[in-house]
Amino acid sequence: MEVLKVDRRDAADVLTQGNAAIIDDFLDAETSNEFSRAAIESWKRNSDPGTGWNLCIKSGDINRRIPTSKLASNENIKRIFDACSFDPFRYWYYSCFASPGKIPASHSLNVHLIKEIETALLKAGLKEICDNVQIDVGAVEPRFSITSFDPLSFIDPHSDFLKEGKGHYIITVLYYLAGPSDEEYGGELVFSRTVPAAKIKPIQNRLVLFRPSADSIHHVVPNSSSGNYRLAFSGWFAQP
Ligand SMILES: O=C(O)CCC(=O)C(=O)O
Ligand SMILES: [Fe+2]
Repeated sequence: MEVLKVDRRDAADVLTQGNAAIIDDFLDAETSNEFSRAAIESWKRNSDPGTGWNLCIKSGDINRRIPTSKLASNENIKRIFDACSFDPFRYWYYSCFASPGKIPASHSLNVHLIKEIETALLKAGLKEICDNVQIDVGAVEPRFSITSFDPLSFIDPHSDFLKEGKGHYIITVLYYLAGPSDEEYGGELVFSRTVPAAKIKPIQNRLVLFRPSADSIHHVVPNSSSGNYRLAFSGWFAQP
């Protein structure tokens, strides 16, 4: 697998060849700034009840989503989490889910924002890219959220590839809303199977697409900067 920086009209070819596509400046600057601002505002209020923000952790027997409004202190959770360091696939990040059907009013703003970003991406060329790789966006299930990575956050290497069948992911869509400004702070998305490993900076208005396969192994480096947000619209179109 290769990771290629391309123009949106070449993205479908890149995906068809089993590679990942990076497309910068995907939305117009004004729309991108608006989404970025809204996501930052939402994350700043993540400790308010009912905002939809959860801490998602997996480590050993722990596999939980904890509403951030209920997190008194990360320290205790971190101790339990670290005790399970033998697990080869662990993660610690924050996610704001769109869960249609059971949305408290206070959370509907985020659900709305997630849908708005999905719609804007499709209109700006994602629909055409999907058409060109024979993905019918009208027939797939969008499973998107907004994620946040703080200095404790990371995701171990994984592929996003699930066995064919009901519910598997047919394309991964990552659209960065905000990222650490400085190289030294981390937060990169890394594809480790490429030679050399491809390190993708989470730059605002950057879209990353790939079709999950056994080869698409990637991980997220901790964002060591507490002063910089690392926010992404993140998820998949899945086979319903
Ligand atoms: O945020 C990213 O850059 C990647 C996230 C990811 O790999 C995932 O959620 O599966
Ligand atoms: Fe992933």
